[in-house]
Amino acid sequence: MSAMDVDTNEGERSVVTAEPEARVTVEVAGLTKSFLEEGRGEVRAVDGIDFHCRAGEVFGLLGANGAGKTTTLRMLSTVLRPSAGQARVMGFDVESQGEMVRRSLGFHSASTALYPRLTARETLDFFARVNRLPKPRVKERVEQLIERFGITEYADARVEKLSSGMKQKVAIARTLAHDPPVLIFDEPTVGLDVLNAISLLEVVEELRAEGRTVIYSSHIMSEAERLCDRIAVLHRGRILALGTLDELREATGLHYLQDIFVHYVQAAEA
Ligand SMILES: Nc1ncnc2c1ncn2[C@@H]1O[C@H](COP(=O)(O)OP(=O)(O)OP(=O)(O)O)[C@@H](O)[C@H]1O
Repeated sequence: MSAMDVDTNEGERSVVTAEPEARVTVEVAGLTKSFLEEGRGEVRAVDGIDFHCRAGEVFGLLGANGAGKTTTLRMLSTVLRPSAGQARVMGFDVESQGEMVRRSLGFHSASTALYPRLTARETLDFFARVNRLPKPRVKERVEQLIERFGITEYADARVEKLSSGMKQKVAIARTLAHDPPVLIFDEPTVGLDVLNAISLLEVVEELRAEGRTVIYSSHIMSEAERLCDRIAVLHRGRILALGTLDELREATGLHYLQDIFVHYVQAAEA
């Protein structure tokens, strides 16, 4: 069974998250990226990582600055070509089937740019088309997102005129414009005030409940604790640990994710 809403005994709605047999949507094997940096020589930003994600799962990539999160996500979204290893999104190979990978995923980060002179409605229309949502579905999809994100009132105002909270909603809606089954959120709450950050986390929870896969990168422990079904601890381009929070607790004998994170990083440095 994949993620879905179910009726509980009390007749309330509750969310079932990914179960082990849910469809695998993202597969990463031996993925590596090296950069040549002046003065530092070859830097392995990502150093042979393996993981997979399932439908209806929020998969956390937890790491400090420079751990390799963004580089990993850029390879998954076909912005960067891997130096070695493979990655597949919805079965499509990031190197040889880039177009299909891009159709299958949406990428959001705190710095996701919007075109200031387009209106919110034009923005959604543009990104739905660029990411090849079938033409007959575009108009309906745009209106659906405008309603879902409560942007009706300012849907025809230029993005440059909007408040930062409104812009954030448009930016998230833009990421969903082509209705992708896989979403990447790369440190999305950086620079957001607490209310906007909370509403972003709620959107991620909704996306999971719809059965989508969300890969969520962060260095903020409380976010990962709240959101992620499984967490990969990334450090110097390597995955040091991977599991549910309960599994990581059991493996380390520690309760808080912050302590668990420090435990693994210190062991790797020792
Ligand atoms: N284009 C590039 N050229 C050279 N080195 C790079 C490039 N992009 C990233 N790096 C290096 O790769 C390493 C990993 O960077 P990356 O941005 O993936 O980390 P991150 O976990 O996303 O951290 P941050 O939160 O700081 O963005 C760092 O040492 C960084 O300096």
